[in-house]
Amino acid sequence: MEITVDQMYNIENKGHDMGFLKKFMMENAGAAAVRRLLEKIGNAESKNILIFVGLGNNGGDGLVMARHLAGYGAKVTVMLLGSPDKIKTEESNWNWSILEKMPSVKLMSGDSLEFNFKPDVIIDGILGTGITGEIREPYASAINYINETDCYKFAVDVPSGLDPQTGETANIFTKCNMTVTFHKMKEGIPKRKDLTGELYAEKIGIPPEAEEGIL
Ligand SMILES: NC(=O)C1=CN([C@@H]2O[C@H](COP(=O)(O)OP(=O)(O)OC[C@H]3O[C@@H](n4cnc5c(N)ncnc54)[C@H](OP(=O)(O)O)[C@@H]3O)[C@@H](O)[C@H]2O)[C@@H](O)CC1
Ligand SMILES: [K+]
Repeated sequence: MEITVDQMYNIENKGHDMGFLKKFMMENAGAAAVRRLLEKIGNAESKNILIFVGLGNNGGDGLVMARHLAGYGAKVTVMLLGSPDKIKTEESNWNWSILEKMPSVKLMSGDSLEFNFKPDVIIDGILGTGITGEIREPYASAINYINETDCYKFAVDVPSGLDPQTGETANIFTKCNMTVTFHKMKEGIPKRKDLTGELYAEKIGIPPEAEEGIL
């Protein structure tokens, strides 16, 4: 079953109000995404994984993935597309502050896209269901970098620049090898399998009762 982005936000908010906090949803989303990624690339040990994260909760999912991948021995670099004080949500901030205590994960922020390694995997945690309009900097440069780099590419929730509701693309968008969306498939995502690559919808523990009156 496919649902709308509005329904997703309503379900998320109802789950949060029931006490299944967005912070828990984010944790389960990141963990499920890592499971699918590792199923594909096998051993993460000493693999160079570059994670681009936006300032919203799509980025938050990417921050959770960073922590889990470090636990599997990957060499993780997080590129925050903005300054840490501009991170939008409590649940995303929470995950950033954990990473700040983890020397095993390299944290970068700002807009220089200079890296001293070739990534084996790039994770696109730039934009998800909160996308609005044409892509602004520094997200645009990050999307171009991802498209120009030859490696395995994984999209958190939806390839950035693809509208998960309409299936339309903004002026630029990532083309990925795998996409993991959360809770249920959103209507627009399956329209562009050429951008999503292998596509999965993973449950993240939201109580089914959170859908009552919405689906
Ligand atoms: N639903 C669920 O159950 C769960 C959802 N989860 C995750 O949350 C994600 C939704 O998070 P979200 O609402 O924070 O929006 P998100 O996609 O991060 O983008 C907002 C940021 O992007 C920016 N921005 C927007 N458009 C832009 C543009 N054109 N060009 C440049 N920037 C642009 C915007 O900036 P602003 O417009 O505010 O200035 C803001 O900073 C969802 O995709 C999933 O991954 C999981 O945690 C699990 C549970
Ligand atoms: K994304």
